Amino acid sequence: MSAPKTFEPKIFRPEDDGPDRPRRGLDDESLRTQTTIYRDDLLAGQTMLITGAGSGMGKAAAYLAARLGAQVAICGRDPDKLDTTVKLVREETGSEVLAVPTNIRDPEAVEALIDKVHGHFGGIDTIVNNAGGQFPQDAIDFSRKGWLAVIDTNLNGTWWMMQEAAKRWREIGKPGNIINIVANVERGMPQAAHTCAARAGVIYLSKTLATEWSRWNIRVNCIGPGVIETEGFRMYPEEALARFHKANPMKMRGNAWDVAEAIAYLSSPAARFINGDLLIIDGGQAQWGVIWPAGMPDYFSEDGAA
Ligand SMILES: CCCCCCC/C=C/C(=O)SCCNC(=O)CCNC(=O)[C@H](O)C(C)(C)COP(=O)(O)OP(=O)(O)OC[C@H]1O[C@@H](n2cnc3c(N)ncnc32)[C@H](O)[C@@H]1OP(=O)(O)O
Ligand SMILES: NC(=O)C1=CN([C@@H]2O[C@H](COP(=O)(O)OP(=O)(O)OC[C@H]3O[C@@H](n4cnc5c(N)ncnc54)[C@H](OP(=O)(O)O)[C@@H]3O)[C@@H](O)[C@H]2O)C=CC1
Repeated sequence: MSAPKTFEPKIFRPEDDGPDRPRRGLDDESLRTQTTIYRDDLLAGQTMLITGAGSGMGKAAAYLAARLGAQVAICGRDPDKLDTTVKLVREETGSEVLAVPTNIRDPEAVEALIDKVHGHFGGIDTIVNNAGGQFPQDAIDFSRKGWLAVIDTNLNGTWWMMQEAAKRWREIGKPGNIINIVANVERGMPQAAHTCAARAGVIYLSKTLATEWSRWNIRVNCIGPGVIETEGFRMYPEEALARFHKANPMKMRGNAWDVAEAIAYLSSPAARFINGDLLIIDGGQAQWGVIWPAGMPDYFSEDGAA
């Protein structure tokens, strides 16, 4: 038997960590060196299905879950991106991730995904609905197609995943755990009204299902990230990226590992009594600061037009 792999403590690469330098998140090299407080077998015996796991937070969550002993299945639309996660996990842990290219907007594809993961691993314990996204734009200029794309991905896609998983858990009489990655929308977010509408829908859907589905021992919780450096930042102009960290009182950006560790916690036995909740990971942005994903219009600057 080979010796267990050890991970050197390294959270940020200091040369990359200037607050004014827009980044694109943890690359594979950085992910490999992340440390965790959790014990190696925290998630042993669990099967987790993580959507949108070919990049960003989903990839970090898949990698951490595998490191903690879970059997992991992932989906996303782009098979090449999924392959990067499969390869990373294989190289670092020796485990095989099941990658199933799937568009979560397609309910039949989602049904097939749930079937496939159940068939492959014999069940699913935790579903992480992380796939999603939006584009930055003033709401008044949204095209109909753009509005529909964001609602269909973030609200409908997440719902198809939740419903298919829960139907299966009810049918086989097994408990389930759902973690929905949403966004920090408590005070709304200018230039992201479509995603605010969708994420608020997911949050209140989750709170409702947490009650309805508790009779089948299914828990439903959400995580609301603030500004988290990921590949998803490609959607935003440099002007907006340069201000993102100023939208919270800690004046920093989080990283995908911050969210991956919260996902691991909510997947663990330590979270067995947490249901219907929303865990915000945003450095205090919910209390202070405003994000302008498309760049702040002059009107809203302190010395802007009155
Ligand atoms: C939380 C809110 C903002 C906070 C910002 C701070 C932190 C960052 C948060 C993040 O969420 S980062 C992660 C972001 N990751 C992504 O957003 C990646 C995934 N995103 C997408 O895949 C798309 O944005 C999508 C719209 C959700 C998916 O749509 P689809 O695959 O159908 O894409 P398209 O065919 O490209 O577009 C459909 C339709 O949408 C309109 N549209 C798309 N992009 C733009 C844009 N940049 N500006 C204006 N309109 C856009 C457009 O009508 C498209 O139709 P066509 O015109 O192409 O026919
Ligand atoms: N980064 C941040 O600051 C914040 C992010 N969020 C949300 O967190 C989640 C993760 O984002 P992040 O890691 O930053 O960004 P990424 O863009 O890296 O990840 C989003 C993932 O979702 C997948 N995806 C998108 N649409 C679909 C679809 N229709 N079906 C299946 N998979 C899909 C993408 O893969 P593919 O293109 O291959 O399908 C991609 O891997 C997203 O929901 C995001 O909106 C919320 C708040 C802040």
